[in-house]
Amino acid sequence: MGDNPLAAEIRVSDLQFGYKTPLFDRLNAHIGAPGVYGLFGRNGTGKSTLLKLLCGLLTPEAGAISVLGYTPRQRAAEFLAQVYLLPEEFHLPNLKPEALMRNQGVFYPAFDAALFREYLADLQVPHDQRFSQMSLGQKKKATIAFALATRTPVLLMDEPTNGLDIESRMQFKELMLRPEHATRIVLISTHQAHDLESIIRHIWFIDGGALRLSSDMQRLADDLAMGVAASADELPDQDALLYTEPLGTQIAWLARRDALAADFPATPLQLELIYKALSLNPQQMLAVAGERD
Ligand SMILES: Nc1ncnc2c1ncn2[C@@H]1O[C@H](COP(=O)(O)OP(=O)(O)OP(=O)(O)O)[C@@H](O)[C@H]1O
Repeated sequence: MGDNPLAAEIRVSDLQFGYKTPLFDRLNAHIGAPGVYGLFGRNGTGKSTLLKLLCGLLTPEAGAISVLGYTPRQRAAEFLAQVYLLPEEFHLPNLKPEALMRNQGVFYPAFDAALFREYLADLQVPHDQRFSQMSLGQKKKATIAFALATRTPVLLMDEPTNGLDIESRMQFKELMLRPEHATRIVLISTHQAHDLESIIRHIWFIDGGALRLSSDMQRLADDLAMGVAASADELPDQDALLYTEPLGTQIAWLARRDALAADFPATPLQLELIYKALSLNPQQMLAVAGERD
């Protein structure tokens, strides 16, 4: 057993890891409460690698990882029963969903068969077809339904909405908001920021081998303002602007809130704009919204 098993916590301390070349250089990260956390970063920054390290599929070169009080790489049976990784690329045995549940659901003590069936129905996955007869999107949705039905306290999802159509993406969001997931730590890697907008509580942004931003959405809302200007004349002052992009004939903008007038109205957060700004103007964005403590 870990020192403090089932503490709803993930802690990464001074993590070093690389394949042939270094990837993470003293990466530190912490999650101390249940909720949906978005893991963002450009291609190749190590999001999938971090998820694999968190569930013990890879071994840190140095530093420490603690998940629910366990050291993932030890792969203790009771740890593996509490953590589920939905990988980006997956292989399914040629079974029907019910058989998958009978074969693999047993590894997860809190697996809920009724919920699995419900999620499959919500996502319109044909329950009486073998996976070899399903489309890629249908298979992906079956794996999402399975991952959600495990009810593990920690759920790691790598690009779960990739390959899903618009309706399925909306259904995914609805499923994530269901109360049975409220007690889980759900860490989702994605480039589809818009898919997470309404469900996410906190964002992580990794770049250059470290976690550059770890912020709850409220703090981002305090630090940043965003909107759409009809023309360049209507944009906030240049020294407040952190990012702009054309939006038809208009201009979407993101600015530092402290450089705007004190009575500037609160603006809804647009995660996609924040992610673009972080990716394309990381230096200035992180100076405003990056780590402070
Ligand atoms: N098995 C492996 N062997 C060698 N290098 C690898 C391996 N897996 C990943 N890498 C490299 O490690 C880096 C991080 O890969 P990773 O898949 O974690 O990135 P990512 O942030 O998930 O990327 P993406 O957004 O493209 O999915 C990349 O440069 C990749 O080429």
